[in-house]
Amino acid sequence: MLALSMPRLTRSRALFNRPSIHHYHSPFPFRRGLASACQTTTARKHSSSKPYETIPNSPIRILRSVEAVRRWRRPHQLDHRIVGLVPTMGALHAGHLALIRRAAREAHHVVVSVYVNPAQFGASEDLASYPASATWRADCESLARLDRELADDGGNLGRVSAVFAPATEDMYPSGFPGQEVGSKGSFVTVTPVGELLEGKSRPTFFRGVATVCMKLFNAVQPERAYFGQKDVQQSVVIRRMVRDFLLPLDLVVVPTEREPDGLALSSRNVYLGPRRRAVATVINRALRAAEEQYRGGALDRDAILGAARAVAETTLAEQLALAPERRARFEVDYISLADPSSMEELAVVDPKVGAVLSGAVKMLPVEVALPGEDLGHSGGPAVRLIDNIILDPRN
Ligand SMILES: Nc1ncnc2c1ncn2[C@@H]1O[C@H](COP(=O)(O)OP(=O)(O)OP(=O)(O)O)[C@@H](O)[C@H]1O
Ligand SMILES: CC(C)(CO)[C@@H](O)C(=O)[O-]
Ligand code: BAL
Repeated sequence: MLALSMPRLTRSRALFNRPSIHHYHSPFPFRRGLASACQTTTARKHSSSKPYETIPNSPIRILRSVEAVRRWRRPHQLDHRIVGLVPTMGALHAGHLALIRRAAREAHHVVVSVYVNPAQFGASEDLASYPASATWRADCESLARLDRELADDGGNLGRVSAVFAPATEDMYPSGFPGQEVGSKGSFVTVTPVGELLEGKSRPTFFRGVATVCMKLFNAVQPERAYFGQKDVQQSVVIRRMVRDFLLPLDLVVVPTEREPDGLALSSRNVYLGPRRRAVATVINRALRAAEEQYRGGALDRDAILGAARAVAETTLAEQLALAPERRARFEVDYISLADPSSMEELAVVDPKVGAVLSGAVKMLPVEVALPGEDLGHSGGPAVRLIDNIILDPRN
């Protein structure tokens, strides 16, 4: 496919003039009630004059099956159009939109996949409460708004052409294999990188991510796929998978979008509530303190990570000194200084190569809630937050 992916870089608005009907059903089977409340023109679904389902007020196609995405894809392959895929699990925020904006600059057609992949959630993780189960309508509205913005910007090659929202029966045609470490089924595993750091704490996570990305790549057949720097280890795992399985696509990693106080945008931030949200900056502050050491000339692990640990310890001590109805506690899972292509821990940074500083903290549930306090989505369960900073090579 790479040989075919060198087309003329032409812009064509005409490509987006498609007949359409609009539907708003949730892609999530367990949200059928909400989904039907959101439908606008379901009755016309089988109208022969308007055979396409689109996001309302937009030309964006909604493709709900592998067969539908393949049918949509075929003519673009023949036309040598570049297709860029942005895989997401919905609950779209400005981080996702940054990926889509980047894809629109480099691809004639951007496909955004919205699929909450059960295989990457551990059996005791938050699959049931994952925010995207309630955001399909808002996600469609964000995509339609962004698409209008992209259309007005002459610097783009393409726009959002389709949202791919498959069902689990379609993505796992032999049956969903389960979320257990010992589950049997067809999986893609990428080791050792997938066993380190996030993989140590979430033993089925990268198996689930690599497996679903392989499926998404096979279904959509993009020339380019866009991932966020926020999930740095995920991008390293997928890059390794693309290389080792000879997949004909380019991976693009897009910088992390942050709140003004440094917190990386993340769908799971909605679980925090204001009290824990204020303390959640600890991970970014800790990593920035470590980065400062490197920028000041340090190469040694203890010197660099010591600064990050000091920030985490001070912040925790400050919180523990407060009354239970005021404080927010957290546990540091890891703070890592690793090689950028293997994610193996480093004792000393090679300044010609640089390194990845990364960390994960678990924000614990509040111990004592104040009357009427907003504890966050789903009552404020424990929330795992990750972040990272790239230490660029220096001469
Ligand atoms: N703040 C961000 N900046 C840039 N890209 C991001 C950001 N947050 C997520 N992404 C990227 O968006 C893609 C889809 O991520 P996903 O749907 O899991 O959202 P998320 O915010 O990372 O969710 P979660 O809170 O579950 O980790 C991934 O490639 C991810 O790295
Ligand atoms: C890449 C991904 C969409 C696969 O489900 C997910 O891990 C994510 O959203 O980062
Ligand atoms: N952004 C990665 C998806 C996950 O944590 O499940």
